[in-house]
Amino acid sequence: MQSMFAAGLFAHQVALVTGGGSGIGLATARELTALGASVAICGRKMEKIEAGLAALAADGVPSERLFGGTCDIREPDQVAAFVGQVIERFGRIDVLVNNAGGQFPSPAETLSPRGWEAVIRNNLNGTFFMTREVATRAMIPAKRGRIVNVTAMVVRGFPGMSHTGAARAGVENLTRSLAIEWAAHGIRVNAVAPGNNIRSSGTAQYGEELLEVTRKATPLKRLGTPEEVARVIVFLSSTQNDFVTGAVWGIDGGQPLWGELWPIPEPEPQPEAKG
Ligand SMILES: CCCCC/C=C/C(=O)SCCNC(=O)CCNC(=O)[C@H](O)C(C)(C)COP(=O)(O)OP(=O)(O)OC[C@H]1O[C@@H](n2cnc3c(N)ncnc32)[C@H](O)[C@@H]1OP(=O)(O)O
Ligand SMILES: NC(=O)C1=CN([C@@H]2O[C@H](COP(=O)(O)OP(=O)(O)OC[C@H]3O[C@@H](n4cnc5c(N)ncnc54)[C@H](OP(=O)(O)O)[C@@H]3O)[C@@H](O)[C@H]2O)C=CC1
Repeated sequence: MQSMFAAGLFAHQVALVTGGGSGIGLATARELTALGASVAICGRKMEKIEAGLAALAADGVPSERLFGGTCDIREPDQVAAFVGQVIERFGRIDVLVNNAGGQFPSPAETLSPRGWEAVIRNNLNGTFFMTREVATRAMIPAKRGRIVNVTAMVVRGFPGMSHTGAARAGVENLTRSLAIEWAAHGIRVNAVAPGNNIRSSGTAQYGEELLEVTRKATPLKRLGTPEEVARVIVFLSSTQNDFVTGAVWGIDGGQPLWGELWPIPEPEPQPEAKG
C-alpha cells in the first residue's frame, strides 16, 4: 500500500519499539524503517526478536539501521542495560513506542495477589521504567523526543481483565502527567488505545470466537489490522503534529460507542430502592 507519509520523514532518527518482534510493534517498526528510521526492538523472547529483525531485513532495511535484543520491561536493570545498548549503537533516541504488554483473562474474584501484580508490572510499571530511562538518558539531554504509549480501550470497564483495565488507565494518566512535566524539555507524550478488535499475533491467543464477539460489537463490523494501528503510532511519533501532546487516540472502529462487548453473565436485576 502507498504510504501516507513523506519518504525519508524519519531519516537520521532513531526509534525504540518495545515488543517490536511481533504484531502491532513489528508493524510499527516496519513503517518507521520504511520512512528512514533506525529502529531498535526488544522483547522477552529472543526468537521473536530474531523473527522481527528478519522481517525488517527482508523489507530491505540495511543491518546498520537495525538493533534488537532481549529486555523484560518489568526489570529496571534490564531496561537500563537495553537502553544503554541502543544509545551506544545509534547515539540517540528520538522516538519511544511503549508497545510491549499483555495480560491473561481472569474474573476479579479469583485473581491472586501475584496475578494482579504480574499484569500491573507488565503494563504500568514496565512502561514507566522504559519511559523514564529513555527520557533521562536520551531525550531530556537532547531537549527533544516523542513518546507513544500503546494502551487498550478502557473508556468502558474491562470485565474479566480488571487488572489490565486498571494498568492501562494508569498509563493513560501517566501519558497526561508526563506530557505536562516534559513539555519544557521538548518531549511530546501521547497514547493510542487499540480497540479489543485488532487481528494480531496477540489477539490470536484469545481465539476466533471472542474475536467474532468483538467484531460484532464494532460499528464498522470488521476487525482492525496492526498496520492501521501502526499508522497512527507513526503519525504521533513524527514531527508532523508537533502541537499534539497528552492525547489518547482510539483506533477501534467505533467500538467504545456501542454494543455488548464482553461475554460475561448478564448482571442480576437489583431491587428498586424504596425511598
Ligand atoms: C479478543 C480479546 C481481546 C483482548 C484485548 C487485548 C489484547 C492484547 O493485549 S494482545 C497481547 C496478547 N498477549 C498477551 O496478553 C499475553 C501476555 N501475557 C503474559 O505475557 C503473561 O501472562 C504475564 C506477563 C501477564 C504474566 O506472566 P508471568 O509474570 O510470567 O506470570 P507467572 O507465571 O510468574 O505468574 C504470576 C501470577 O499470575 C498468575 N497467572 C499467570 N497466568 C495466568 C493465567 N493465564 N490465568 C490465571 N492466573 C495466571 C499465576 O498463577 C501467578 O499467580 P500465583 O499462582 O498466585 O503465584
Ligand atoms: N491486538 C489488540 O486488539 C490489542 C492490543 N493491545 C496491546 O497492544 C500491544 C501489542 O499487542 P499485539 O501486537 O496485539 O500482541 P503481541 O502479543 O504480538 O505483542 C506484544 C509484544 O510485547 C512483548 N512483551 C510482552 N511483555 C513484555 C515484557 N514484559 N517485556 C518486553 N516485551 C514484552 C511480546 O514479546 P515477548 O513475548 O517476546 O516478550 C510481544 O512482542 C500490547 O500492549 C497489547 O496488550 C491492546 C488492546 C487491543
